[in-house]
Amino acid sequence: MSPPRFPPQFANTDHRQRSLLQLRSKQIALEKYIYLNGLKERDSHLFYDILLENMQEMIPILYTPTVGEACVNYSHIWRRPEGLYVSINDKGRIRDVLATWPNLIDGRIAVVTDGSRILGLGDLGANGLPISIGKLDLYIAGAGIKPLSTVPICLDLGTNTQRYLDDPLYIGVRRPRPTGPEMDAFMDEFMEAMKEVFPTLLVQFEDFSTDNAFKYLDRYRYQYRVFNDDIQGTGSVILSGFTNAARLASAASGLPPSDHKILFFGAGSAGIGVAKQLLSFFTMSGLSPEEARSRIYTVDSKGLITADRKGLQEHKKFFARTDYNGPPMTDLVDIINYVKPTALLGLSTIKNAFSEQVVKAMSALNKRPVIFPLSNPSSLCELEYQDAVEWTDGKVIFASGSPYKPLSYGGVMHEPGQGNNMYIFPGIGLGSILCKTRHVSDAMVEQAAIALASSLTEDEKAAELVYPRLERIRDISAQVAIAVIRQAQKEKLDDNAYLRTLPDSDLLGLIHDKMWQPPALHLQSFTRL
Ligand SMILES: NC(=O)C1=CN([C@@H]2O[C@H](COP(=O)(O)OP(=O)(O)OC[C@H]3O[C@@H](n4cnc5c(N)ncnc54)[C@H](O)[C@@H]3O)[C@@H](O)[C@H]2O)C=CC1
Ligand SMILES: CC(=O)C(=O)O
Ligand SMILES: [Mg+2]
Repeated sequence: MSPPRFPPQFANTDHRQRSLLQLRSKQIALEKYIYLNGLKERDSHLFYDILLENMQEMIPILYTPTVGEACVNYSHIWRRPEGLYVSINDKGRIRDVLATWPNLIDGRIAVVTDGSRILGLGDLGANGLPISIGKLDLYIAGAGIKPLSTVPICLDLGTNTQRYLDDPLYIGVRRPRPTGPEMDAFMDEFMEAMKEVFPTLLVQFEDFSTDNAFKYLDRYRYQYRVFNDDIQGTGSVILSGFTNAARLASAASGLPPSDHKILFFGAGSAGIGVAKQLLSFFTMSGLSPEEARSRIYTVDSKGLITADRKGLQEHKKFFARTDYNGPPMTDLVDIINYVKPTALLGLSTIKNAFSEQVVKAMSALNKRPVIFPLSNPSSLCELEYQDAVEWTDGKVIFASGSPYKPLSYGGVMHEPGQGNNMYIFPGIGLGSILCKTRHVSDAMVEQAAIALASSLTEDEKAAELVYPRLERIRDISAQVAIAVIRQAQKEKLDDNAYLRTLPDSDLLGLIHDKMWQPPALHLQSFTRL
């Protein structure tokens, strides 16, 4: 049989259009995900080429919200190995398992999840791998990291989700999750083996359940080159968006920045990570650390978090209020009327928790209420954008974790922000890799937020955006990376002396030059005859 042959008049541009047509012909988001996944395998350059040109359309498929669906159903839609699974049964030989990865010497960035809290969807076990792949696609598209240098990893440690244990197609280990010393011993061996096998690689921890997220960040952050995206990346991106939102709100109300008050609905790794990072909004506005802390209130499933609550988890203690001694306050409208916040941030995983009464209570207190429903995916978002605009008569300053489309209200177009760590981790990773930082320090994360906040163009400011438009993500990542590199240099954490010799303009040029681009399209799947 003769080999397959292109039609003689075949043109690459047509092929791009053809792929987009095929993508757009799919009506179901998960089918679009499966199509793109297959395209990446057949012709990865074509895949990244159309991704770079169509970010607004494709990122919501490869990342939140659709990646959530891909994870939930991963054992059923699985087609081929596409990442590195490290199993609890590999304990004792993790180094050998890692060493099977084909592009060992290229490895620069790994996103590692244990699948225990994927977005707000809970314990998905080994089905969590697509979150690592989706985050790494954002590194490639958003920061120009070379595809071959990315390592998606899922730790297959078992799952406590019974429906997966009962599913004959489940691809992971069928056992309950390890806890305590068994989990610690696995993680210690894993991190040590990573350092040995990929000596220059940065590890991004992703979607570990809250206790382990805090625990392993604390345990390894000064020992290895590692950061936690949900705690630090989210903290940084929301510090940035909140800074811009507070400026807009203060312009309407005349309130000084230091007088803002933030109410967090949800006090997990993301809620507390963001709350801690937002302390610096207040200290940068002139408050003492203690005064800054007093500006933040946290709420969990049992209501306003107070210090007198029995059995309070460790991570909730820092923001627990000591100035409220009444009966437990559980109703969100009551809490809002008591606290009188200028901003309400949702990291609770509770869909529609910000009801009309809640939004109207915020509106009654503020000329321009800041409301950020940040839970992912969209199916768990605390507030729909349309409701937010209508219930505040267009006054809301809004950012959500998953994307919403702009809408027209009162004859004016309103554009929502996307408060998602995707604006920050590509730049933190890129900067850390380039300057070969030994650790990712708190100040590096803070500088990343400041760089992102100041990256808005005049046009974006005029549109009252709190985050830049997604199309500019490579420029944004470059600016974030410079801030990260300069801070690492200041703290003497860097190990690339050459970058120290460059002024910012040359460093920016170097970063852009190093960004990977898909090569001029060539069609990989067939031989052109
Ligand atoms: N926008 C972004 O960039 C990011 C968003 N997230 C989202 O944040 C959400 C939370 O993530 P984690 O903190 O890791 O999860 P988690 O499960 O540790 O935290 C959830 C928190 O919400 C609270 N909560 C649950 N039900 C509640 C209720 N009925 N009323 C009030 N509070 C309630 C819980 O007590 C807990 O404090 C997820 O949906 C995740 O996708 C996480 C990281 C980044
Ligand atoms: C965005 C993200 O990291 C999360 O929802 O977990
Ligand atoms: Mg996450």
